[in-house]
Amino acid sequence: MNIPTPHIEAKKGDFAKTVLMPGDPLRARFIAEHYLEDAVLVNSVRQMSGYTGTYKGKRVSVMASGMGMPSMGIYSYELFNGYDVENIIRIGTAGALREDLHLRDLVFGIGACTNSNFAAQYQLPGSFAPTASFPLLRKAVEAAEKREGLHYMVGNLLSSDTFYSDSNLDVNWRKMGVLAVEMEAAALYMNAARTGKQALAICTISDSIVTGEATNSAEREKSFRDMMELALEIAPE
Ligand SMILES: O=P(O)(O)O[C@H]1O[C@H](CO)[C@@H](O)[C@H]1O
Ligand SMILES: O=c1cc[nH]c(=O)[nH]1
Repeated sequence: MNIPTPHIEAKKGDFAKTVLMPGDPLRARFIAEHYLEDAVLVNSVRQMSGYTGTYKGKRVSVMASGMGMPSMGIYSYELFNGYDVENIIRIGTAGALREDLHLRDLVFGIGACTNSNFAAQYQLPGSFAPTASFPLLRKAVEAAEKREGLHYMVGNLLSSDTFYSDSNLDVNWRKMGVLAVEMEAAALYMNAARTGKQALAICTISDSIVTGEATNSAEREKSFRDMMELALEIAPE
């Protein structure tokens, strides 16, 4: 695909092989400002901030995906197909669907169920199971094991088209063992599958659909930082 793309103004080579993708452009800026050395702004189209710098000597990029599968679908497609990006690690927030998942716990999405129609474009004679990159997932679990006091689970995410739902059907997914609900992982995993690239979604539990608890802003910053640091540590160069 030709670059610049309709949504990314960066030049060839501006992105590192690995891009960390939070939904929130301000979380992308926070990572660039707090963790990256010599961070350069490589995209600001639609204020979907993208930066490239180094973390402990390793070249890495961070760029926001926006919210929802259509937005993640656009950005991950353009990064994989236009900018030679090999790995995208989503670093997001998610709502717990189980009582044994607590605020600030991390979830590594080994798979991502979805209620979206994103997969219809592939015209498959059945349903597709979007899954994480095993090498990235294994690195994430190994890194999580080394972090003292970090609680995490590995399992299915639900990538939902709705944050506010009229029917509240998202909770039915917990009958199938789905751990938490967010809004982008399935699109990312499908774009990675289609291009033969690597993707992983790491989410911090920011609230619970079961208990109604939610983190406050100070707690969120600390727990977000665990997720950010873990993703930066495992990012392949
Ligand atoms: O915190 P981020 O990465 O944006 O992820 C979650 O938060 C947003 C909803 O508040 C959705 O994008 C959802 O997936
Ligand atoms: O998509 C999301 C993200 C956080 N919490 C939710 O309930 N849904």
